[in-house]
Amino acid sequence: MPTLGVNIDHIATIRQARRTVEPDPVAAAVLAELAGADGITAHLREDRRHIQERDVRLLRQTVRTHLNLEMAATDEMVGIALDIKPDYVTLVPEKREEVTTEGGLDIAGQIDRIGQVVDKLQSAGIPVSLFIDAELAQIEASVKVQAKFIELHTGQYAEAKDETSREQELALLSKGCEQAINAGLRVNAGHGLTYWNVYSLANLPGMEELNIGHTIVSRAALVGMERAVREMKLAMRGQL
Ligand SMILES: CC(=O)[C@@H](O)[C@H](O)COP(=O)(O)O
Ligand SMILES: NCC(=O)COP(=O)(O)O
Repeated sequence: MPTLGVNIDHIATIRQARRTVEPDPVAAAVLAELAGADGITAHLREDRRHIQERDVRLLRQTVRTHLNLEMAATDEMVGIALDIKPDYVTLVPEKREEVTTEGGLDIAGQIDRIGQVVDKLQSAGIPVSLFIDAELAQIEASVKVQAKFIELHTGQYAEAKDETSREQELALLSKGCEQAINAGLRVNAGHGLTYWNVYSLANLPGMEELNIGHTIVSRAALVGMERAVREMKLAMRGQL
């Protein structure tokens, strides 16, 4: 059974709606860990639409499980990661105009750049995960740049319009997971997972961690963070 990384971006989305101080994503991370989160994920975006640098610095001091910093492969973000030293970094694509992440990072098309960033971070003792689509070319490129992990982008699985499409996307993720593990990579997954679609992902052999945020924060807005996290752990085991 994979571990659960709780992404607290959208606690900060609520705060930034008024540019105020509440709700605090740092407090949300404490509650998530008390409820059984195995890790905390935060996406420090270039446009700072939700998580702020202050949040990441405080999370570094308060997270007791492990801190996964999601970030673009920019010099600015590399500098911040080297200073704060999260437990691991996940490199993700970013477009200012996107509502949310729209796909995996293209490693194959920018091997040299991503390789430099991976080397700089891993030389400083920060393991790197690459957020990619379940495509062999991207998996092979992730091996080439010597990343420790990949995180399979589950958006197309999550957004599938019918059961047939969902099964097809799950089969692609399953094959990608197997290919990655056979290539020596550790495998996480995330994006768009919910209480209703998480079970199949959680049962892919070799899946190490699921990073889940929006659905947990959505439920937490109604029933509280601790119950939302506990229920996600149950949903991953098919017990909800
Ligand atoms: C990479 C990914 O799928 C998410 O973790 C990412 O954080 C999405 O960005 P928003 O949280 O800004 O939607
Ligand atoms: N990398 C995926 C993540 O951290 C959370 O994505 P979502 O559950 O908010 O879509």
